[in-house]
Amino acid sequence: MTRLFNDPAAFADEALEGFAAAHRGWVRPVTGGVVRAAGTPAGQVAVVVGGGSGHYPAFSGLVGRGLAHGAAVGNVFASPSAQQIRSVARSADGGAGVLLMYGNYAGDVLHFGQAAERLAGDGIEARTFAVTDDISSAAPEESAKRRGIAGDLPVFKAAAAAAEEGLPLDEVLRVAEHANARTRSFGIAFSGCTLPGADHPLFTVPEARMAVGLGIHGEPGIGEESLPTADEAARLMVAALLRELPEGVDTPAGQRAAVILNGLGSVKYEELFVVYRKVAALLGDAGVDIVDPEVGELVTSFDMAGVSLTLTWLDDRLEQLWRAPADTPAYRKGSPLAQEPAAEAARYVEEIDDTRVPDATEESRGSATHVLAALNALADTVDSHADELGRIDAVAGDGDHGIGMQRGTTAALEAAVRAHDLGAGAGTVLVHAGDAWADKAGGTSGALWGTILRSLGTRLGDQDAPTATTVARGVSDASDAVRRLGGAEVGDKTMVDVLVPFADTLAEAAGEGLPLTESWQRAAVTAEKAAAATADLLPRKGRARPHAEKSLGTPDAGAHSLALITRAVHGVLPDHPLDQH
Ligand SMILES: Nc1ncnc2c1ncn2[C@@H]1O[C@H](COP(=O)(O)OP(=O)(O)O)[C@@H](O)[C@H]1O
Ligand SMILES: O=C(COP(=O)(O)O)[C@@H](O)CO
Repeated sequence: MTRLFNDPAAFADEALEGFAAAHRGWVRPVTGGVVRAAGTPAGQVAVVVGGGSGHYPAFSGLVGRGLAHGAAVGNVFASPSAQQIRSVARSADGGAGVLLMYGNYAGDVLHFGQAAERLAGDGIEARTFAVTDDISSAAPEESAKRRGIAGDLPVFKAAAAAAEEGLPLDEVLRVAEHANARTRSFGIAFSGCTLPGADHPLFTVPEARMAVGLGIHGEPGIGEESLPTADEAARLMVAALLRELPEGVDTPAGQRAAVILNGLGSVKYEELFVVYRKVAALLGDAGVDIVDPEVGELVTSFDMAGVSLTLTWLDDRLEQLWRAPADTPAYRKGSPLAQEPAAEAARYVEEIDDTRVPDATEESRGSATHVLAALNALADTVDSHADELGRIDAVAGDGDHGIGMQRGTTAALEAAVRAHDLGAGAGTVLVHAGDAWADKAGGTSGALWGTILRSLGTRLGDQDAPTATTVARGVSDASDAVRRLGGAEVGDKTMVDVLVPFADTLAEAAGEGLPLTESWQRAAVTAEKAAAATADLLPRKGRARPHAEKSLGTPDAGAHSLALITRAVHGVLPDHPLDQH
């Protein structure tokens, strides 16, 4: 249970503010996260890590010498937005490029990827790297699909130590790849976390049972067993990791390994030590030489009761990087590093410029009023279904779909009202709304909905009043853009299963000459049926994929919210002037 909070929606920002105030010697707040107080030494590659809040000390607590140069911090369990990441990276850049590092989650992959592209546009070389250490989240032959959990730390640290040595960007990236290829984790849990403001945990484990193979967002495990003793828990985790040795490690005997026994939130340190006692003995029996073990909370999930074990199989180079000193708020190692004087670098502030809008015709400004009504209806329906969306998402995802959509629609509506007040046309109102959604919500749905509104707005433009045909084309553009960005196709159990038939039906009806309201009505019915039909699908993309069978019988959260939105928007579409062809 998270007991101490103010407005749940402000939790992540307030936590970051307090963290920065408590660690002024190490970090400096910038828009989107924190960077080292002393800045990045000139000519050094900057390692910028990041992810959602709720995982402290990941990610802000890992900023400091020998580790990250900056951290982009998203909302609770949602990736930071591309805009936040770009801002942190620009502040951290020391002139030698930036390596963006994160766990392998759909939202992180989308936003860090977009940030890298924008940084290239700013003239800053950037590379991305997603950590994939959790062996329970995909089979070995699909290891690139695995998510990142406590293995974040050794992989971030290896790359950052290489950057500290002055290596160039592509070599730092190669170190990250090498460390990741030799890092494996496995976790168990006894109860789920409760997000700030929620009145029930994301998941529960029956009394005297244990979930096996879970992640760091309360995703359900891949199996369930009787509650183990501490020694049995150690045996289970060690056995799982020794069964899957990385390439180049034929047998554990004679190997060296960095070992992390990670507490996920409410397992006490003494309990961890009891488990570690057996972990160390078992690894010793297997002939593994343990190097600088860590026992404690390194990547958490609020108050989740669980532990994970991580092994990084060391060679000489990785051992040198693992042993290198570090000095961050949450992770210190080796002899104290001389304090660097804090640089008074300019605090880089990157905000969307929403104070100016392009010229628009009277007609388009009139249509912008209808766009506002549609965004209002969208926000209302998301608000009234937020709990339901969270519940659906919790079945096989991380339970934050309702919260994320609320954050996005609220920001979108505010931006739309501002643009409208400045005299924007329909297209610009949608583009501003989309950018604000992506920036403020982060997460997978933030990136995708930002793209949807931006695509639609770009097609509508600010000159002519939208017609059924232009709206249908805009929705088709949005559907293509979402597929391009997220890489999902129909049948993968995502919002694409609704967006594609919705766009196709709308185009078909508009092509038959039906007015917009009728075309939309036909497409909304298709969307509702398509959303319901996702209940029978097995997920192949996104967070739900590792728990495929658990989601059978439940529709996809993003598909369901899209269908709700198409229905709500239909209710406010005008008969005129949008009905003209
Ligand atoms: N690759 C993808 N392409 C399109 N939609 C996706 C993709 N991955 C996930 N989704 C959609 O995103 C929804 C989850 O959104 P959100 O709650 O923001 O996710 P997360 O918490 O994983 O960032 C899913 O229900 C699904 O509809
Ligand atoms: O969950 C996180 C980010 O992934 P999403 O796909 O946006 O949910 C975050 O907590 C870990 O980075």
